[in-house]
Amino acid sequence: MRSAVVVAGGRSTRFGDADKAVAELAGTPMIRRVADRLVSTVDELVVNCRADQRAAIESAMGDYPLPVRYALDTDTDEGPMAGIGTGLGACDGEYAVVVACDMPFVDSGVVEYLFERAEEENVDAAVPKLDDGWYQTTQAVYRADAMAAACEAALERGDRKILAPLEELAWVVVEESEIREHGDVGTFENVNTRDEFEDAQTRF
Ligand SMILES: Nc1nc2c(ncn2[C@@H]2O[C@H](COP(=O)(O)OP(=O)(O)OP(=O)(O)O)[C@@H](O)[C@H]2O)c(=O)[nH]1
Repeated sequence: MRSAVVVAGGRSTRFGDADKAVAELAGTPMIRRVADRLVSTVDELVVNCRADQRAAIESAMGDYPLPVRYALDTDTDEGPMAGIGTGLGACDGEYAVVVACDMPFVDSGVVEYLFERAEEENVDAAVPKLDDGWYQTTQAVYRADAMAAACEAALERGDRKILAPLEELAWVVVEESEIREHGDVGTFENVNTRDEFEDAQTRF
């Protein structure tokens, strides 16, 4: 069994007054667009968000075809890594893909490849690294229980860095060239501002 975690507990400060997770992107809430692209590769979906976001997100998820569960932040505003850990802690699958709620172009071919790398190499994570040097930890596959525990341990020692939990795990780096062989590198595009949102909207 495979799980997906959509991380949505951020404050969307660059976006303005609204929560970008549920903003209607070409007629469909952005989080729903992300979730829809994961249906073919996973068996269940976990949404990580704050309690005050839940009703709007539940309504955005509407008639989603897979089981959806909510992993609510107990401590809010602890950053993306805390959200990843909370979401992964609620997964039933051994492996889970984590995707940020603002990545509406997520490519199922890339997600499938990340699962295969993690499963076949029996590692705790498969994390893409682009040619610009950035690790894409908010679109990566993790062994759910190991990464959840590592996130908790990192937070306990006061380290909120996104790569901190990986220090104690066995993981593989997936290079941009390998990503390109399995899908579109635009999979990592994320929408932060209104301008980026308007621009993304024209591409659906
Ligand atoms: N649970 C949780 N998720 C977070 C937190 N901060 C960011 N995220 C999520 O991590 C992902 C990447 O974060 P950003 O793109 O910076 O989103 P954001 O923090 O809402 O936006 P800005 O306020 O504009 O930085 C998004 O899916 C966010 O929802 C947090 O404190 N807690």
